[in-house]
Amino acid sequence: MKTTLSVIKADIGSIGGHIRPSQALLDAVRSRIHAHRGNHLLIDARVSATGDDIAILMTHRHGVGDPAVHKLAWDAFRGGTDVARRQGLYGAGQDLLKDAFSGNVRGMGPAVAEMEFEERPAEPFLFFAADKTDPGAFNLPLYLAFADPMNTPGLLLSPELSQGFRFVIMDVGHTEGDRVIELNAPEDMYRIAALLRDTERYVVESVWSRATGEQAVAACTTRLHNIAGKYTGKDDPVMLVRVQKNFPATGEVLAPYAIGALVAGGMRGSHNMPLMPVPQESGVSYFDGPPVVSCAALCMHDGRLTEAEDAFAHPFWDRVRDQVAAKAIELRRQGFFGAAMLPMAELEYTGVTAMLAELEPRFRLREEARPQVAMRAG
Ligand SMILES: O=C(COP(=O)(O)O)[C@@H](O)[C@H](O)[C@H](O)COP(=O)(O)O
Repeated sequence: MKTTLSVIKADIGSIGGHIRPSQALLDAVRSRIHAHRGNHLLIDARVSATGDDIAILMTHRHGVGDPAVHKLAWDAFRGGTDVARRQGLYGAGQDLLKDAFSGNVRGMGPAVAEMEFEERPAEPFLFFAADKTDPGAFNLPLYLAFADPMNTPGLLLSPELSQGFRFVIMDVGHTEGDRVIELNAPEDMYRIAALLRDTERYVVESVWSRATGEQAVAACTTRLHNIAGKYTGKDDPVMLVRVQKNFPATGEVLAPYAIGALVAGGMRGSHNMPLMPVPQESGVSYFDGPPVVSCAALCMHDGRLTEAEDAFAHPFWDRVRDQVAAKAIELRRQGFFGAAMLPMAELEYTGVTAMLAELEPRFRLREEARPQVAMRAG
C-alpha cells in the first residue's frame, strides 16, 4: 500500500513584522490539524514554523493533490487567519490569495511539496522549509547532493547511487506557462548545471533514482508573483527528500548547506543574501533575514511519524551560522549596488521601476544635448 507525504505551507500572519508567527497562531493551526490525526483523512501530521511561515506535514493514503487533504490544510490556514486578525498580527492571511477553495491549494498561494511511494521497511526522510527566499535556493544543494561526487561520496561508493539520478527541472519563467524537462545525471551534468545556475528561471521539481525508479525529492516550485501578479511575500519554498540506502545519506544532503550560498531574498525579497541553516521555529531578524532554511529529519512506518530531529540545531551549524552572518554583513556593506540587490526584472517592489519610468522623458540623446552644453560654456 502506498503512503503519501504532503507538506503545505503558508504565511498567514506574523508578530513584529515578517518575523515569526505568534504562539497562539501556531497553536490554532496545530490543533485544527491534530484533530484529524488517525481519522479517515490523515494517518499522522506535524505542524512547525520557519521564519514567519507555518508548515503542515501530513501522511495519508489519498495520493498527491487530494482535494480533501488540501482543503483540510486550507481550512486550518483560514482558521489561523482569524486568530491572526484577532491578535492584530502583520500580514494576516497573506499567502491565501484566493477567496474560495477550488479543489487544490496549488495556484492559491500556499507552497506544496508531495510524493506518494511504497514505504521501505525503514523510511528516513528530511523536510526542509525556507523563509525569505525562493525555490531556486534548493538548486545548488540538490545539484551537489544528487550529482556531484565531491559532495556525495555515495555517487562513487554505492553501486545504486552510481547509476545516477533523473532531475525534473521546471522553467518557471516561460511566457506560455510552466514547462518541465527531464535530464539524467551524470551524462547530462553540464546541461543540468547550465539550467540550475539560473535560480530565478529554472528550479528542481523532483529527483528520481535511476537504479530503482523511486522518487527521492519533491520540491515546491510556486512563484507567488506568478499567481498574484505582484509582490505578496517571497515564495519561501518547502521540500521533501528521502534519504539513505538507494538515496544519498542524510549527511550528504545536509552538507551543501554549510556553504551559506547566496540566494535571492532577504529584505523586500529583492536582494542576494547567504542562506542560513537554522533550527525549526527560528524567526528572522537581520535585514528581514538572512534567508533561513530549517530541516526536520524523521522516519515513518505505515505512515506514522517518529519525533523529528532538528538537523540544523546540532552545534556544528553554530560555526556555519557565524560564517553566514559575517558573509551577510559583508554583502550588506554595498547596500543596493551591483550584486547586492537583485536585477531589475527580479525586484519584488515596483518603486525603482516607477522612478525610472518618470525619468525616461528627461533623457536626451547625447548629440541633442551637446549644443546646449556648448552654448552655456560660450
Ligand atoms: O520580504 C519580506 C517579507 O517576505 P515574506 O512575506 O516573509 O515572505 C520583507 O522584507 C518585507 O518585504 C518588508 O518587511 C516590507 O514589508 P511590507 O511593509 O511591504 O509589508
